[in-house]
Amino acid sequence: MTSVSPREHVEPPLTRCTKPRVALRLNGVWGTRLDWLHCKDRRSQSDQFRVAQYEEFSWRMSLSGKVAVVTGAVMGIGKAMTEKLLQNGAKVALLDMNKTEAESLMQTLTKQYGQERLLFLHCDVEQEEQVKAAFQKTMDTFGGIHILCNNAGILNESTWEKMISVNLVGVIRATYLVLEHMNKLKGGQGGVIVNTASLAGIGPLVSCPVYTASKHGVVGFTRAMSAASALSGYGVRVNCLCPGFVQTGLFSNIPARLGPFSHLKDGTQLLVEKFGIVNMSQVVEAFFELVTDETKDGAALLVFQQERKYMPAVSVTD
Ligand SMILES: NC(=O)C1=CN([C@@H]2O[C@H](COP(=O)(O)OP(=O)(O)OC[C@H]3O[C@@H](n4cnc5c(N)ncnc54)[C@H](O)[C@@H]3O)[C@@H](O)[C@H]2O)C=CC1
Ligand SMILES: CCCCCC(=O)CC\C=C/C=C/C=C/[C@@H](O)[C@@H](O)CCCC(=O)O
Repeated sequence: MTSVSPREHVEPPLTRCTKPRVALRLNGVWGTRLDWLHCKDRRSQSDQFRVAQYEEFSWRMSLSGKVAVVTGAVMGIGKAMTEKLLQNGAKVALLDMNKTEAESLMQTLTKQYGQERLLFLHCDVEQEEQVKAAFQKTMDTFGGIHILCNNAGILNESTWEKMISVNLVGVIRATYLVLEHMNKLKGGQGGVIVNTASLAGIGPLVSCPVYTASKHGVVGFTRAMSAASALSGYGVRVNCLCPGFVQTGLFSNIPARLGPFSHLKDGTQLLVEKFGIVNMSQVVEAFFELVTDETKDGAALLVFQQERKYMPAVSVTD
């Protein structure tokens, strides 16, 4: 049977019939959920082939049976990551500090995916005991952790120590704590960690020097942690996602976030106009590639408005 490459998307024929033999809920890989009746006795041979092809492709790519943890899960990029993971069959623990937004989102997601695949845990990534408890609760509830999305982050150059604490120290903390459960040398099943960095983790965002430092730290930590995991035999891949400007709460009221560099707001606006705004769907597709492509380890995936590309690792001996 011809295998379907991940980038081809085979739509099955929407076969309707009077005697449904099996009702299948197939989660499309690209986030479109297809409920359709699978009726073997009415399909043509070519339809049967295409459906079988789609079935194989879907189940092969599905995250069913996988458990994901997303930090900063209830808004913006984290919310989009959560929805993508759920659309592809994963169970998801949503960690966030915003209980109000979480309540509303959990109501919506529960209606769509059922409560058995969802868990919200109030958690501040700055607090070791809260992160530790959240991971343990996830283990107790779902029986494992296979995917960690270190996504929680803030932008405010006035509170730069806090920004480092959330954006960088929080990523390191959650990584080390999840390895207690994910690391094959500790009885874990292995898995993948995706850290949300930024284009500012690759090039300087002049009006945000400490935000830039925090994101450069995430990229460096990702690459080093990936190598350490591979050399140690942890069975855990570590990648980072580096989006450009994305329309979220963090990307609002920028001048107020620049602190001592608010006089540079015009230059930042020029950069926004130069780079444009990245659609959330592009961010999420890039994220999903880092989660599912097992050849990606130590990768930094840059997401621009029109393309995405991997940043080659720089060696000091090049
Ligand atoms: N919006 C953008 O242009 C870009 C954002 N990023 C990064 O993407 C990540 C997500 O940001 P957005 O979705 O844009 O922001 P957002 O403000 O829409 O969402 C951030 C989420 O993280 C949560 N959060 C904040 N501090 C937390 C903490 N200490 N513990 C737990 N949760 C916490 C917030 O409650 C919120 O739900 C951040 O790491 C950010 O630096 C990267 C590139 C571009
Ligand atoms: C100020 C809002 C920040 C929103 C949060 C982000 O992480 C957005 C980051 C998006 C883009 C960052 C771009 C950084 C660009 C620098 O590398 C710059 O030095 C590149 C120069 C571009 C050019 O002029 O050719």
